[in-house]
Amino acid sequence: MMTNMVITVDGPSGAGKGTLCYALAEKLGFALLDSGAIYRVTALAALKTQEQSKSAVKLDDEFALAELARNLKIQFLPTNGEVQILLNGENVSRKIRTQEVADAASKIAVFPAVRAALLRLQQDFSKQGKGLIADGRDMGTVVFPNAQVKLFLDASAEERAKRRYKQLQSKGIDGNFAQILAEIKERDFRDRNRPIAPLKPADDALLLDSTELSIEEVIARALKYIESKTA
Ligand SMILES: Nc1ncnc2c1ncn2[C@@H]1O[C@H](COP(=O)(O)OP(=O)(O)OP(=O)(O)O)[C@@H](O)[C@H]1O
Ligand SMILES: Nc1ccn([C@@H]2O[C@H](COP(=O)(O)O)[C@@H](O)[C@H]2O)c(=O)n1
Repeated sequence: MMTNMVITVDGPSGAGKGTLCYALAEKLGFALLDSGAIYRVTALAALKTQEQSKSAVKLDDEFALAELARNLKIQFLPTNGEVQILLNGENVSRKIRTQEVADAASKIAVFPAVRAALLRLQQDFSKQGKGLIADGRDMGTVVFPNAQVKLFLDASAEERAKRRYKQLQSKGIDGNFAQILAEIKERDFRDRNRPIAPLKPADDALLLDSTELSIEEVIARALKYIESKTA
C-alpha cells in the first residue's frame, strides 16, 4: 500500500461508517479522520459561547461561525486504542456525541464559509506519512477528490434508526425509536439538500448498502474492493 494513500468513506448518519473506518484503519495501519467530529466540535464551541451571554455565536451566523472554526483549538489524542478529542484543552469526546450537538453540527455544516474554514484542517490529516481513512459526508467529493479508493456506505433510514436505538440501549439509555427515526430523516434531508458539499456518492465511489449486511460482511466487502483497486 502507498504511504500517501487515501480511502474515503462517505454516507448518512448511522450507516456504519465509523465502525468500518475504525476496522480499516486498524487492519491497514492507516490514520483515521473523523470529519464529523470536527463539525461537532465547531458546533459545541458555538454552543459554549451561548452559555456566556457576551459575544454569543448563533447557529445561523455564518461568518461568526467561520471565524470560530478558523480559530478552533482542537487536538486529537490517541489514548488506549481510542482518540480523545480536546477543545481548548478540555476533553469533549463525550460532549460532542449528544443529539443536541449532532443537530447543531448539521445546521452549521450548511454554510460555505464554515466548510471552507475547516477544509485545510481535514486535508492535513493525509500528511502523517501513512495512509488515511477519511470518514464523512464529502470526503470523496470535496475534501479528497483524488482519493485512490472511495466508498459510499448506505442503509435504509429504518435500519439506521434501529442501530442507533440498540446503541443507546447498550449504554443504558432508553431511546424513543420514532424520535430517533425522525431525527435521522431530518439530518439526512439537511445533509443531502444543502447547496454546498451535499451528501452524495462521488462518481467513482463504490456503493455499499449495509441494510442487510453484518458489520463483518461490510468490512470484508470493503477490504476486497480496496485490494482490487490497489493490486
Ligand atoms: N452492518 C451493521 N449491522 C448492524 N449494526 C451496525 C452495522 N454497522 C454499524 N452498526 C452499528 O450501528 C451503530 C452506528 O454505527 P456507526 O457509529 O459506525 O455509524 P456512522 O455512519 O459512523 O454514524 P455517524 O455518521 O452518525 O457517526 C453502531 O452501534 C454500530 O455498532
Ligand atoms: N464531512 C462531513 C462530516 C460531517 N458533516 C456534518 O456533521 C454532522 C455530524 O456528523 P457525524 O458523522 O459525526 O454524525 C453531519 O450530520 C453533517 O451535517 C458534514 O457536513 N461533512
